Amino acid sequence: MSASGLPASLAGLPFAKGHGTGNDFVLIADVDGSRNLTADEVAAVCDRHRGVGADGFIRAVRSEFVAEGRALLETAPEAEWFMDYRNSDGSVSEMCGNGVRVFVHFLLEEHLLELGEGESLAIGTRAGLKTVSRISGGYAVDMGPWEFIYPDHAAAKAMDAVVNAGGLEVPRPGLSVNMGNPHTVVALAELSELAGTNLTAPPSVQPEPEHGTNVEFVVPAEPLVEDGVGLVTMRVHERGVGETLSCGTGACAAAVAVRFWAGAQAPDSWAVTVPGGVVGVRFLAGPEGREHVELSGPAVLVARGMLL
Ligand SMILES: N[C@@H](CCC[C@H](N)C(=O)O)C(=O)O
Repeated sequence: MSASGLPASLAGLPFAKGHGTGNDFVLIADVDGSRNLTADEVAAVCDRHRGVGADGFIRAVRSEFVAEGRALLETAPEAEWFMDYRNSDGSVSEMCGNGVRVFVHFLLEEHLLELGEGESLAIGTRAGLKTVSRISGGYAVDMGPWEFIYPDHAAAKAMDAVVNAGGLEVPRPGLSVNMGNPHTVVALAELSELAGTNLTAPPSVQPEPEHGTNVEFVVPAEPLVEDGVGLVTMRVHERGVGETLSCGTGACAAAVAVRFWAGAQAPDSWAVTVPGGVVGVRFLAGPEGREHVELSGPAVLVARGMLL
């Protein structure tokens, strides 16, 4: 332990702090794969009282130095960079939608990458390759195809889980969606009910996906569609973190679920309002014939520093 209270192994490590719609991250550049932090080190850095404080920790590492990255390089040699994403408790997650935008922005600001507006690049993640495009005001990410976690139940009943949280009078039905990482989406009728839901403790989810789940509570707007865009308001309790101001994969799962519930007339473009802002979600035909989800939103860096 160093005098700062952080693990001595971290002293001198340069970092940046950034966020996407208030979902905040500590980022480091680990060009040669030599700074792989332990779960305890990540949790110490992300501690909001004794560390830098963040919802998640992102290590930008060249794909060749990570086993999952090397596997991706076999079919996508252009995927030079890998996003090693951890939740604030140190646990590993497959994917982070806000994080991957901030990740690319960080690489640009660190001069490790060049990407003009309108240009795209492939990023390696534990949920496979993600194509990130620089657009006006931020980044758009092809998140790949969405899936139901329990396809038979979901297709038949439109609900496949029972969810409870503080502040709800009765448990609610949920729909389990895989966006590379697991999500359970719960519809509420009123914004006042959404505001009254207590997310200081993890919601209970039955059955819970094998590796846990992120839980999104959503209120579809009335009317649902304005100028061809579907409107949803959402709060999220993230696996390995707690309530956050935004969750990109969660916004995609929310749009998947509300569009599914709305049926054939539902649009392909969505605006998802979260406590930290608004992100865009679009459904597009993927090259392999499956439907893909595109997430768009801002990414900013707010600080650079060095751990003591
Ligand atoms: N905030 C992220 C999701 C981060 C990972 C999540 N907590 C998990 O454990 O799957 C996002 O923007 O997608």
